[in-house]
Amino acid sequence: MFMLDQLTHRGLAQLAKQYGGLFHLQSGVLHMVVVSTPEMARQVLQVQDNILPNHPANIAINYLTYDRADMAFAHYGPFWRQMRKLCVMKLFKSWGSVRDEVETTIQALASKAGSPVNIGEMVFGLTRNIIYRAAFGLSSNENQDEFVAILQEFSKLFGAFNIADFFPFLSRLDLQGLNKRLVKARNSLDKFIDNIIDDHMEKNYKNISNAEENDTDMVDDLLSFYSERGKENETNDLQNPLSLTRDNIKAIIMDIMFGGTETVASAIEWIMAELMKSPEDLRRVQQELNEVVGLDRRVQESDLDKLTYLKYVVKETLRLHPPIPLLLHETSVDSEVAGYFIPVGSRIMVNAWAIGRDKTAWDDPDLFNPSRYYKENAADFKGNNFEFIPFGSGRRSCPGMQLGLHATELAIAHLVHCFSWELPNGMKPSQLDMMDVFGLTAPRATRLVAVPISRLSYTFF
Ligand code: HEM
Repeated sequence: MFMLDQLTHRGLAQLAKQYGGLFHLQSGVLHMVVVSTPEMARQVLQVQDNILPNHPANIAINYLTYDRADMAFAHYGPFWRQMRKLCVMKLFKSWGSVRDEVETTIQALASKAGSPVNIGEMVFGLTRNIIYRAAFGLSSNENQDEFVAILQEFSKLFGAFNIADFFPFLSRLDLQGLNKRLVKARNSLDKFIDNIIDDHMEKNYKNISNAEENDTDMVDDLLSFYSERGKENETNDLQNPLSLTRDNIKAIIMDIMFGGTETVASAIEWIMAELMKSPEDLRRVQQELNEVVGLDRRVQESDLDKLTYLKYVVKETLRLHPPIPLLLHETSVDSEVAGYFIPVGSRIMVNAWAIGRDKTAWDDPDLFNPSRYYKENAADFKGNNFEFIPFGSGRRSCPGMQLGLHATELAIAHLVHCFSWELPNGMKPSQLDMMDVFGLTAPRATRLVAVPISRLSYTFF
């Protein structure tokens, strides 16, 4: 019998194996297809891109994204296209906040050298700070706790099982009290971001004659597309999609907070865990850093392109631990996948986790082996090799890929250049727990704890 706990990347990979790579579930209220081989992913993401262009939403997502006023849940069409262009061109640039926040983390680690550090918590704090600062600017840092509480409640509500998603007529009864929580969460976000927007508008107004003012954050950038007309009419203006409403601004900020925080944190923590588990690979990365950077100065962004082995380590970790293990799409018309009729509105999941470990596509698929990318025409994750899709592929693939990779590579380069790392209490690399937990992302089941030991002749203070 089909069990709900099989709906994880591991459970679905097992089921797909039994059914030749494709698992198809059809019941009265649910029509779902899970594909788990590179060839099926190609069929779905490339060939059928035009019929699977949307991410499915539920009641919570509709409400918390102001009725899909964001990018990630906007239906494919002119509004989504404009939002995506805006995000890629204006917002997802290489933010200075990455450099500054990595530096703050390294300084904090240096003061703890010799003692065990919870890497998972540290890295999550790092990515949250990067994105918070990029979105709101430096001066808003003191309100971070309030915003994190809002994010956490949003996250719980996104993931909550709501019976009204399956039986809409029950929504008005609010049997689980979820409607009340949704309204409260959205009111908190409204209040929080409205204050920030008002502060920014006032600041920008005062600085209007200051030509040297170029220290903008994401809210500043978004405000340059904000229209008073949109404010009155609060709808997505398709005639002029670049006139944003406050709802659009709030919803985009939430996309970026959700899209960019846990994904990058999960990648960095997994990379550190794989390196702790494989001291020989850690040694090779450090050797490369010795050659490219040396021990008398710190890593700079311009060094990253020369750190080939470090990039292979990042790739290999994303293959084994894609931060988003299941890509969730929705058909916009009736269609067919591998001979199955799929009606409009069905869920199609692509199991990126299983595909990265596919035996027909990868030699020794469960082995962590960064050297596999040395060969010519090695698979890459830019979206054309369907055996390697941690960022997805096609028009709904990740628009934050460059930024996510930049933050990941810069953080790892500094962490392993500045410090040697040991496991606490004499733990052996083979004893490290490498299990994950399933959710929207698949982070480590147990947080990584390790001891940093300074290794530079350069002093931090
Ligand atoms: C290692 C880091 C990251 C990974 C592995 C990752 C992975 C992904 C994946 C797999 C998707 C969905 C693809 C699909 O459904 O087919 C996605 C979408 C998205 N990501 Fe990322 N991501 C990362 C970093 C980021 C960052 C840093 C941001 C923003 C600053 C971001 C923003 C988004 C957004 C807004 C979408 C939705 C795009 C749309 O629907 O058009 N991601 N990401």
